[in-house]
Amino acid sequence: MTRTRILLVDDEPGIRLGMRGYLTAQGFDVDEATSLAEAQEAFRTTRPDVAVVDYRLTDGTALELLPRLKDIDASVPLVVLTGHGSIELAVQAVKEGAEQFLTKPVELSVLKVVLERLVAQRRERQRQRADRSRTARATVNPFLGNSPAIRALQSQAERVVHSDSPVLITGETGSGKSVLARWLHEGGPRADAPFVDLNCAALSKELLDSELFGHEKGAFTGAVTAKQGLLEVADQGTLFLDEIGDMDVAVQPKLLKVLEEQRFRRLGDVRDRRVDVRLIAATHQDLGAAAREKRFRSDLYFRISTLILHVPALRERPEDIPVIARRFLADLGSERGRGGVDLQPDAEAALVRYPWPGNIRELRNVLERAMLLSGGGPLSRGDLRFEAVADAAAAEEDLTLEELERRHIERVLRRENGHVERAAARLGIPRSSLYERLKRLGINKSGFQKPDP
Ligand SMILES: Nc1ncnc2c1ncn2[C@@H]1O[C@H](COP(=O)(O)OP(=O)(O)OP(=O)(O)O)[C@@H](O)[C@H]1O
Repeated sequence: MTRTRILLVDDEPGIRLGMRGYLTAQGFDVDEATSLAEAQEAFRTTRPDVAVVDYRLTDGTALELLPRLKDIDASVPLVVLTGHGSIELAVQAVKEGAEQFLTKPVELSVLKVVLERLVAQRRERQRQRADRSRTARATVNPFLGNSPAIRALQSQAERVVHSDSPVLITGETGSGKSVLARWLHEGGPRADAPFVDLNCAALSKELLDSELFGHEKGAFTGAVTAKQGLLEVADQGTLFLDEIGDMDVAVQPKLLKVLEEQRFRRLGDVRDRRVDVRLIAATHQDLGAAAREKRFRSDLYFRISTLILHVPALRERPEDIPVIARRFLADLGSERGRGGVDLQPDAEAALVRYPWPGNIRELRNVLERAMLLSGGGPLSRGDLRFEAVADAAAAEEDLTLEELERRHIERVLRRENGHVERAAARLGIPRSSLYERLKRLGINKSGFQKPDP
């Protein structure tokens, strides 16, 4: 993790020198500015964790500077210093966005405590924002089972968990790539910082750009305020980019720059900002082939693929299925305030035989449904309702191409909660072409949107 960075804005060299010497000795990184103009420039480029601003500067006062700094990044706490301590000034400074007001001469040990408290509060706020943005559940053990394949994954993962290099997680859909990404974060040195996850397939180029890098006020129509990107939210923590194979090629060089230089630029900004994140990327595609065929930038591929962890498909480790199934049944039982439900031998055999194209996600869904529909005793083969799955597949063989297309689009829309952009990404077609098909087939997307809870 990088050290805490402080920006000191004061026009008196002696004061800067004293504060700088003390804070540096205390383990802070310190940048300095002497005027309003220099302060804005330094604030943008150095991305401080806190800015300490003297009230009176050669070209203006802190009251003029504070709103400008808040416009650049509202999440950075600001401390105002003044030799003319008065309640009115304090109230005004707080109105303009200062978190704290200190009177000169500043007791350096007090300044240190104030800075540490503000930094801790800011990190906590960022963590809360990151928690809201993530979709994964609480940390789960990604290595359930005893197969050689899962044991090998565990020992590889344990070797890279403390490293800071990017990791690429490969594996089929639903196999547990996100669960592994979160485990790597929670077990690594960045566990106290945010874990931010973003699905690249779910967003158009423009949205991905502004979600990831943030934007300045007025960067595009509708950008009425400046916005921090998820990259900034993940600062000092982990950024998990799911479905990285679907990242637009125009966005890829910007990500490469982040990895190589730890710098990026918000949309509409003219200067770079620093950022320190560990990247974990995941894909179900053959990214090496995509790079060879120029569908994915090979320089980015080489940068993110030094450490590859492959999550095995469930059907490649059938001996783990009973262990995972029993764990799910125990968890599902306790979630519902009931005891765990066991499996009858015929159910266990059926679970082991089934090929699980949707992997652990599908296994969990089948067991959840079986538990809801069963009377509460050990689950039988019938409770798993594999016939329903097999019947649906057989019935599809008799469908026309158009009917099959309709059913598939409806399935994907249902899965994506009626979200056309995400559904189009999953179907591998442009959004406009999905809209055309919805119109032609008479499908109403709003029928697939779940109401807000
Ligand atoms: N080891 C595990 N223990 C408990 N639940 C798991 C485990 N692995 C996966 N799951 C569950 O299975 C589902 C799919 O997992 P996850 O989202 O990690 O898969 P994925 O490979 O990232 O899928 P996708 O490719 O669709 O993004 C989730 O609901 C997750 O909680």
